[in-house]
Amino acid sequence: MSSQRATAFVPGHVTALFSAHPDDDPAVAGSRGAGVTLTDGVTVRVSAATDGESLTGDAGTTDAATGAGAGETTIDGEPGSIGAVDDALAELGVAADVAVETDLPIGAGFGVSGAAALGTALAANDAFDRGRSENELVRIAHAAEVGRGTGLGDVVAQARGGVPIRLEPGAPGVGELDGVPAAARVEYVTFGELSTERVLGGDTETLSAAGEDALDRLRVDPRLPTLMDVARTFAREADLLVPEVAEAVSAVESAGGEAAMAMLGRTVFALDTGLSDAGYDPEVCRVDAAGARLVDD
Ligand SMILES: Nc1ncnc2c1ncn2[C@@H]1O[C@H](COP(=O)(O)OP(=O)(O)OP(=O)(O)O)[C@@H](O)[C@H]1O
Ligand SMILES: CC(C)(CO)[C@@H](O)C(=O)[O-]
Repeated sequence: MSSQRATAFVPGHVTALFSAHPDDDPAVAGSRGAGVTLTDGVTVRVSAATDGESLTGDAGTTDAATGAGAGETTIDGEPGSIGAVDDALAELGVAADVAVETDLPIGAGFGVSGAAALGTALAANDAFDRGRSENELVRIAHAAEVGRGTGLGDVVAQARGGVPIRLEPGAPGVGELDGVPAAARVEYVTFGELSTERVLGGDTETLSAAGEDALDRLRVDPRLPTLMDVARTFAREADLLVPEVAEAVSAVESAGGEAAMAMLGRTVFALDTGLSDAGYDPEVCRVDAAGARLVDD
């Protein structure tokens, strides 16, 4: 018996360094790299599509050819659309309304689209009793996100929580994860968006070489200060650093703190009180310990 509504929480994820590994098979495509998952994240409420037209039977499912994925998506209460969310619903053969709520900015390096897709997969599976395992749902969300070109490694990182290291790219069963064992306060300031689709759609050779070097250095010393240090080098060598982020990173370093750029956004994140100490007025959260999960409504 399905409840036809469910809610999931998925942490935000800032990528500190990465290399891109495209592949025709979206489960094989992904990124290697490392980042930090955040207690600030995305809450996704999935419920039966209000138009009701495309619902069939108790499970509220449809034939994918006759309207799976129908329903409305809202983002913070406003009608909107996230391609990876639509694709995750279609893959599950579910017609549903999806309410995405987040305090994080979209397109600024927090992996909101991946979180929305993963939250949708977890909640839709529960609401409509689709009977998929966690790995299967992560695979569906990863493929949706990669297929839309809005991310490569956020979904697998968000499923894990903590400070994920993506040793090998790809969905569960293909990729391989490790992590930096750490808990920390995290501060961040956003100056604006950077188009993930544009960066990933361009030449990623230099960026990926820098990402591989940075990952090698982190694996030798998997500690948070090293993560921040190699992230700063990566942003410079990958030619992704934007002036306002560079200025903030320098200001935090001058004040004795640790900061780096969040990929891919005009966003700086810092450990502990790094940005406050440098005179900024940041958002404050922590490293998320649990990863993506279903929550009570
Ligand atoms: N207000 C909005 N601003 C930006 N994108 C939006 C907005 N509303 C919906 N979208 C959709 O959300 C997705 C944003 O994906 P994108 O990868 O750019 O951002 P992100 O996942 O938040 O960040 P990042 O990949 O940089 O970590 C796209 O599919 C876009 O079409
Ligand atoms: C490509 C990316 C930096 C976009 O946010 C992220 O998905 C990642 O680290 O793979």
